[in-house]
Order: sequence, then structure tokens, then C-alpha cells
Amino acid sequence: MLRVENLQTQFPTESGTVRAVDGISFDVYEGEIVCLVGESGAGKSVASMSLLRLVDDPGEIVGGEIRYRGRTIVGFEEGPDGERRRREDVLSDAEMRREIRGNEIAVIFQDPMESLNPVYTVGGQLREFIELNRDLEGEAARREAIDMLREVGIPDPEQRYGEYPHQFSGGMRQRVLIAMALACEPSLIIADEPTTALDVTVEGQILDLVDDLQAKYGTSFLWVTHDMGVVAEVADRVNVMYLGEIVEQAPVDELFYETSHPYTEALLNSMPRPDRTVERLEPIEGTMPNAIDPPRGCRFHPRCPDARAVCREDNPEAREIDRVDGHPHRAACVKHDVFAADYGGSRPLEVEPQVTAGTPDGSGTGGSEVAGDSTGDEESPTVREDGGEETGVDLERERDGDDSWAEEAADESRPGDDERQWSLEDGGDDDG
Ligand SMILES: Nc1ncnc2c1ncn2[C@@H]1O[C@H](COP(=O)(O)OP(=O)(O)OP(=O)(O)O)[C@@H](O)[C@H]1O
Ligand code: NI
Repeated sequence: MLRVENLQTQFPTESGTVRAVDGISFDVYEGEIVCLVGESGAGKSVASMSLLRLVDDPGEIVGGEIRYRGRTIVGFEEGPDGERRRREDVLSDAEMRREIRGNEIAVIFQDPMESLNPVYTVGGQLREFIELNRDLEGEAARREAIDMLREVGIPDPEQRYGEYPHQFSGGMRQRVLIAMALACEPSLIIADEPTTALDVTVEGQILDLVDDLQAKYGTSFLWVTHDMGVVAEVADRVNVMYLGEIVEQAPVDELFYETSHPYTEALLNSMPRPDRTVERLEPIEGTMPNAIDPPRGCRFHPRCPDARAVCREDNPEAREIDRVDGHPHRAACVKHDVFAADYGGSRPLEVEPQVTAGTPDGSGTGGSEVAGDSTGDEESPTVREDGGEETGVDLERERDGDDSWAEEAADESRPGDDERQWSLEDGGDDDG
């Protein structure tokens, strides 16, 4: 349905060019929920907005191709003077507005208050939206709006129709946005952290709702999140982003059980897992550098516990390391056989304590690495020996002699954000 190839989106700024999305490729098939996951600043939102050609100023899509059901959203070719120019078959702005946005590809954002107008009733807005986008008017549109509110689980929809956004709770507002996204019967919904602002119980209800609607309408989702717990609940396939690149891509179970990139591993180790017992959670060391002057070699190597000398030189593209149910498992890490790099023969790098490199005005991100080198190895503690004593989240729990995490999780009502449980099992109604 959607094919993204080598997409590049950049922001020219005073301190340099921000390579927010730097050559990513992924597909979305009919009826799938595909996740983009990664830390803040990885480029998830810029990537997803690029699909609709809605990149904030001064951002620009500078390379790659996006195809949607046989139509070209982004495409470049070389002009007569070697310049890069838009291909002829690329949809015009008017076609994007008329034919793609809303009725083919809809978006749900994190903050419903930004998408809902506070001075109009919820029902009125939904109805107007339906009138604008579908062949329905007046009473028919009103009835459709009420049906949609009911569909997304708003109780007393006839009555709530006449209420204002501030009279709805956060979760209810997010349901309204889902109703709006669904109202045009799009084939693909881009959801950018739509549950991040909600408490965990409400988030769980919204994720269940999305699962139900997805099953009923067959809508595909591109789901943006920083939360591996959400990934576990909704994703069919996952793309892990780090600093503008996709470092690992796999079907969800494969990603969790055959994790092949140290960054994915680190994301997973920083979360509670029902299928593993760990002494404590390991926060990921350091911060993600900025996207103006990314580290040489593998972009993750300054923070990577598995980094070797070769990782300073090679920035591996994601290569297929396995295939599961017809879908690729790709990882961009030279640890794997498919890379010619001599990882095994390469000297391990110690993980250096990070200086904060995430500031846009930081004078290049090689800084931490160079500083680390000059202090010598003996002053560079490794993550495992030294890190985390103070920062680690203690995960030791009382176990009541039962080895099943799933059951244990079921005994607890959803705990606070930091300790939420999640389960990889299909079928939703698992961990309460
Ligand atoms: N308007 C802009 N001008 C300059 N840089 C920008 C702009 N918008 C985004 N960026 C940069 O692009 C990079 C990717 O940002 P993006 O918002 O896509 O990250 P994200 O993965 O969605 O993070 P988050 O989880 O915080 O939403 C960041 O380095 C960010 O600073
Ligand atoms: Ni974002």
C-alpha cells in the first residue's frame, strides 16, 4: 500500500543542516499496523509528516521516493543540468489535498485540543468534517457523526454530540479524533503518539479500541511512539529509528525475541518485560546526539555496549538478516554475518561517559568520542560495571512462586507509568 524508499528530509538552520530523516525505507501493507519507534528526536514525526508532504518550515524533502497505491507522493529525477527535480508523475499539491489527505491517509495527533476547536461543539465539528469530506449533508451527516461517536465508544452519543471539547476527558477527546480520522474511511491512519498524554488505563482502552476498529475496517496504521510497551500491544511490524535512520526492522515478535540491533536491545532493556526477569532496568547511557553532525561510523556507536573499533568506521545500511512470514528482518549492525566487516576481529570500544551532545548548538558530536579517547581507556567505565547504580530502576519483585509473568501481571491492576506491564500475546485482553 505504501512504499517509502531512501526518504531524506532536512531542515536548514543557522547551526547547520538538520538531517532529521536520513535515508529511511519501509513498507506498509493493507491492514497492517506498522510502528515507528525511537527516542525523542529520532525523526519519527518528521518521517510520518513527510508521507503527507506536511513538513514544517523550513524543512524539505530532499531525496527518496514515496509511493502510495500506485501514486507518487514523492519522487525525484535528474534534470538536464544534473539538478535534482520533482518527477512528472508526482502528485500536485491540489491532488494531495483533494485525493490523499483525509480521505486516503488521515492523521491523529498527540494533543486533541490542537485539533479540536474549543468554541464549537464536538458533534458540530465532526458533522462539518463529514459534510466536507463525504457525500452526506444535514440530518444524514448528523446521524453519521453520532454513529461515529458511538463507534469509538463515547457513551450517550446523542447527548455528548452537543457538548464542547472541554467537557470531554482527554481519553474521550482522543476517541473523538479517532472518530474524525475514521469518518472519511481512510485506508491508512498515521497516529503520532496519540496516547502519550493519557494515563495508562485510558491508553490501554484506546489501544484496544484501535485494535477493534482495525479489525473491523481493515484500516492500516502507521503508529509513532517512543514506548516499546505500546509497540508490543499494537504493532504487526516495527521500524526502530535512531538519529534519522531505521536501525532495525522486523515483525513484532521477531523484533522482541530475535533482537538484532544493540539500540533495540537497549530500548527493550529500559522497559519492564513480562518474558524476562532482570535485576534492574538499564537506562540507555547518554543522550542521542543531534542530527546536524551525526557521529561518524555507526551513529549509535558512542552509546553502544557492543561497539568495536570497526563501528567507528562503518555506518552499515540495514541488511536483511532473516525472513519471517515473507517479511524481512533487517538490522544495521555489523555484528551480523551478512556484513563483510570484521566485527569479531575488531577491538571492543568501551562506552564512554557521555557529554550532553543533544544541543543544537553543540559544536559537533564527535566531541564526546574525542574527549573519551584522549582520557584513555582506564577512565572510561563500561556501562555494566559502573553505570546505573544510581539511575537504574529497581525491578526486583516479590514473586509468589509462580513463574508466569502474565499471571503475575494480571494480579496487579495497571501500576504507574514506570512499572507498566505489557504482554506480547495476541488477543488483547491480557494484562488488565
Ligand atoms: N521545524 C524544525 N526546525 C528544525 N529542526 C527540526 C524541526 N522539526 C524537527 N526538527 C528536528 O528534526 C529531528 C527529528 O525530529 P522529530 O520531531 O521527527 O523527532 P521525533 O522522533 O518525532 O521525536 P519526539 O518523540 O520528541 O516527537 C530533531 O533533531 C528535531 O530537532
Ligand atoms: Ni514526534
